[in-house]
Amino acid sequence: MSTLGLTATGSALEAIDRHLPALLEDRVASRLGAQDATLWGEQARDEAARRLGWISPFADARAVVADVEALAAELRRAGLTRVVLAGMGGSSLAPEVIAAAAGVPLEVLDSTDPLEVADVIGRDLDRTVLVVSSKSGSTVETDSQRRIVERALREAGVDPAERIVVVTDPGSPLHEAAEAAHYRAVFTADPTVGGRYSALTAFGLVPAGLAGADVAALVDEAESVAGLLTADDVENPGLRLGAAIGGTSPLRDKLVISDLGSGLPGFGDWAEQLLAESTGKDGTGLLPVVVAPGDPETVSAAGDLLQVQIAGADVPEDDAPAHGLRVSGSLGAQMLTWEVATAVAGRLLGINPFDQPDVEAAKAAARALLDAPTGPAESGAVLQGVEVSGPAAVTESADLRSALGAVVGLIPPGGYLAVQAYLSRHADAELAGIRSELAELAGRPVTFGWGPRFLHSTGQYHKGGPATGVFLQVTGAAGTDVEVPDRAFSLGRLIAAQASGDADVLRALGRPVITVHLPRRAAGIAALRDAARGR
Ligand SMILES: O=P(O)(O)OC[C@H]1O[C@](O)(CO)[C@@H](O)[C@@H]1O
Repeated sequence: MSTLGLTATGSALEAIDRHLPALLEDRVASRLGAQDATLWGEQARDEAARRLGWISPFADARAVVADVEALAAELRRAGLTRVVLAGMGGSSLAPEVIAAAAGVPLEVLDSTDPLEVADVIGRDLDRTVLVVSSKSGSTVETDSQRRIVERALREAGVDPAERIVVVTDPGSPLHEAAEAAHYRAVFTADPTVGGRYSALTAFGLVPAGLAGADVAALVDEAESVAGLLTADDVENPGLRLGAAIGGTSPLRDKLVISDLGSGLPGFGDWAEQLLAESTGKDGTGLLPVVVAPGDPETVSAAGDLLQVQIAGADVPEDDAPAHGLRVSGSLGAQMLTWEVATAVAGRLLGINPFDQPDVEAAKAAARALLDAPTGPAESGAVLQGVEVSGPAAVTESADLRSALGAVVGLIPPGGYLAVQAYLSRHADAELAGIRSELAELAGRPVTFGWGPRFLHSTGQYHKGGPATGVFLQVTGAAGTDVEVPDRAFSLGRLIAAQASGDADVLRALGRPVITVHLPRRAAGIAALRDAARGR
């Protein structure tokens, strides 16, 4: 039996008290359990009718678990002990946290950075299995990664078909390609479950299970709370959590997510996609700000922040935040609870929690730039070896420190800064430390995302949510490039087009974008961090 703990304080508790009676009266939980597509209004009805399978994934999940366990044993016997997952957003974030929580190694490849991809294909191919996960089967990052790893395996003298496992929706282009190439195994998933709600389907279970996680236990954990989550019950944690995050008044729309020893590394990144891509649209939404305990946002008294602590079972009650939530429980139980809560919050916010209308705009802009590349649009400055372009207030600064000061000066009241780093989240990991340093400098929340990974997560909110963001893009020279087999572009061109394409869409929506290019990555990252710290 899995337990789930939820403590609410201040505005979060008020929101629960205010909204719970109507949620119970309207039988929201039992209607969700019955997959009632009318819960989000007429404009969401058609999409919701095709997107509610996640509330009851258990029968399918058990069948997948059995197949995954058999395949995992077979691969282990063959000495194939390195599992690499190619996938973006909902096709990678859940298995990443499931594997990390279980302490088993899963290498997630969710980048188009040439350095990061070159590193993955540069080692251990003799014992590598590649899981290619994509619901649509047409995501350009995943398709490119598959082509590149497949070629690398072939060049290493290995039959790629033996080493590739596919997870996709039935009939997708990837499904067809997998069958034509006779890949080792194909898992098809329920198409009535959207990407970010797919943790308890083959998308979460196959990669993590092949890496060695006990995915049967994960499904048990989720199933143990499913009855309560679909009950019109005052204790229903999905209703309570949904009311707390989506129903504060005035809306505390920045969810400051910190981890207090939950033992679920990466849970914040998974929840970030679920919340941001589900709610960030029609000029509203919830912005997850994933931080570490003690970071500036966790001690801020700003009225638009709600603290969300993902806690281990034994964290003392007495230091609960003034306005916020503390959630504890097993991974499976939390995943299903947060999915329900997101759907409930979507109802309270008046949006369709199952579409992602603004993601396509950035994809289209990147495609157009790949077809017809253009030069840099804005003139810039070179400050301490770093190339800066954007509004004059920034580029006319005397040095990097004052440029960063000018960047945070652009944040409107109630706004935020988003750092978007089109670099390697492994080799360039040092840059992530700038998040809290800029939050200190700005006195406002700062999000940090690796591109193109974040495009499938907070990317929706940044374009579809309230127009209060300022965007700091960081790109870097790679010194190497990787051709994509049978495609007219290399990874270097793809990642550049993704960065420029998203910047163009943000600018067209009136959002300020500052681009910082690092001709030498390590030196540039050090210069930026020194500037953020005022050194
Ligand atoms: O599984 P797919 O189809 O490759 O999509 C990956 C991700 O891209 C998005 O469709 C759009 O960002 C996400 O919702 C999804 O999780």
